[in-house]
Amino acid sequence: MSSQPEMRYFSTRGGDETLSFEEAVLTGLAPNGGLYIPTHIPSLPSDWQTRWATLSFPELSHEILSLFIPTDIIPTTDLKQIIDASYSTFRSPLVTPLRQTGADEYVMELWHGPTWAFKDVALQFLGNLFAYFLGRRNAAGADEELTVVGATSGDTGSAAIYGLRSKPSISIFILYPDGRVSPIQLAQMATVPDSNVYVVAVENSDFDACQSIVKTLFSDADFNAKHRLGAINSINWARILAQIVYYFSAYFQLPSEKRDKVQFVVPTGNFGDILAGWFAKKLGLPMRQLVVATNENDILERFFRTGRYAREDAPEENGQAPETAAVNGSSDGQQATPAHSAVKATHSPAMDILLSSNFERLLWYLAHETVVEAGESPEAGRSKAQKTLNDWMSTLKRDGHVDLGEKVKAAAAKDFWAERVSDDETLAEIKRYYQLEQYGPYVVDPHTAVGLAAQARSVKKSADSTWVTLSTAHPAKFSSAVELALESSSSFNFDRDVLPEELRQLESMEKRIFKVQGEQGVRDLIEQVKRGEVHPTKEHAGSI
Ligand SMILES: Cc1ncc(COP(=O)(O)O)c(C=O)c1O
Ligand SMILES: N[C@@H](CCOP(=O)(O)O)C(=O)O
Repeated sequence: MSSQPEMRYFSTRGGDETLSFEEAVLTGLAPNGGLYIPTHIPSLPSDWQTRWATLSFPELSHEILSLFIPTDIIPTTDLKQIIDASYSTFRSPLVTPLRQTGADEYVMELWHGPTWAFKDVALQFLGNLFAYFLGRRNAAGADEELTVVGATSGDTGSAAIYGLRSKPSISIFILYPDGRVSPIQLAQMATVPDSNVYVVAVENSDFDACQSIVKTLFSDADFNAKHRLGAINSINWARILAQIVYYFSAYFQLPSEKRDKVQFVVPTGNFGDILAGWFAKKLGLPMRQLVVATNENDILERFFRTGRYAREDAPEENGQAPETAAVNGSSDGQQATPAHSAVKATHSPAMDILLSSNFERLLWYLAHETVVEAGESPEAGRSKAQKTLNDWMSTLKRDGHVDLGEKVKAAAAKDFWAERVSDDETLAEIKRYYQLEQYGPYVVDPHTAVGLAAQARSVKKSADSTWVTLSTAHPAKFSSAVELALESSSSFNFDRDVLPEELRQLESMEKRIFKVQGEQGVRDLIEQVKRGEVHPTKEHAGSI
């Protein structure tokens, strides 16, 4: 392999400082509110298409991850061990197998890990990575503890808990919007008995509010330093990195004549999964475009169509920006604890997100591309892009919307297009896949159905492509939408046809949650736990 420049990471929002992979992973979110991105996109080895074609998923993962993780940060044997341990928990030997659903149509099943959702692919790895870094530091005489604080709309929470449960020197607080996750998602989180796990219901909130609380705590230098916060959401670069691997895996699983014309369709919320696909493309994985599939929370679809990034689609009145229903502001243009939520509750609740964290990473690259095209060198362009991004984020925070302009929209359109899928279409798609003749019946979850409905529309726009839609969760996690879609199919029985025994058992197990109000409630809980006044036992937590 040709020698590459040293890989470091810097914040999308400015500052000359660069961090090592270890520092970027342990810091999670940059102190200035930005997200870490690599100093350069590495080159693939010239023989990757032949040499990687027969590798197992862990072997492929090692090849790709080591492009971003120097061996002085994690030696080769250690990285291999971390990766092997992370994927030994998966039920499929392929880890992320493809299933054919049409002549040129495939679904990549990403839910063969411990919590039956795609988040396991990255969070099994991130849990082992945190444990490795902390173990190494503490063995060398440090006395470090990590307080992981994350937000979930249902799937990240359980995958993070399963990735971090019982890991030494780590406690984990998962915030979810009370009443807005499915019963099985809640049971997966709240039945984990380990003493380092705290499941926190934030009352009167939505995912954006929970995510905003997390970011506000990270940006509070005193609180962050006192508790050494760690991030498990896709703001953490390691999440994106681990997800790049399955795009390569899908490529190699396809028949060779279909590989180079692949289009990936990605059910999208926080923009992490599809951003991983975009990094795969930038690395050099042949693909056409990436299709952003959103539910009725369609801020991204509106951006790709109009170039305007606007939290709400409401017309402005009297020159006023649309109401963002704010109570507490935060550093990133998001708002905490909405009095009434702009985020719609849909049949694909894990994607009920308006302000997608990872979109900021893409925006930095788009800003960078436009300044470089205007004549700046890539190096000088870096700080210009950071400044532009800061301006955009400030405008978004102030006005609730920002116009990114035709150039940025055109730059984005080279790699993406977007489709918005309604709730009715989502249910119809679940039904259609159940009724597939040659390749069915196939029961899909509502998030996958959003992707498949977007794929069905996209097929008409791009002839002769190979379609791979990412299946992001197992249907058992979303019984109400699946049962609603298939209630008229007399042959269908959810318990018999869909529900795995392991998830069925959760119903009868003891569950523990902590209910809190807003950011202050989260702060108080963490402080009380750290002072030893509260334990994750049923006496302190509410039972449900
Ligand atoms: C089942 C499911 N599908 C899709 C998504 C959207 O993925 P991303 O947030 O990476 O865009 C999520 C949550 O993030 C999810 O849990
Ligand atoms: N859909 C997610 C929301 C959090 O996204 P993340 O990928 O940034 O962790 C969930 O299920 O929690």
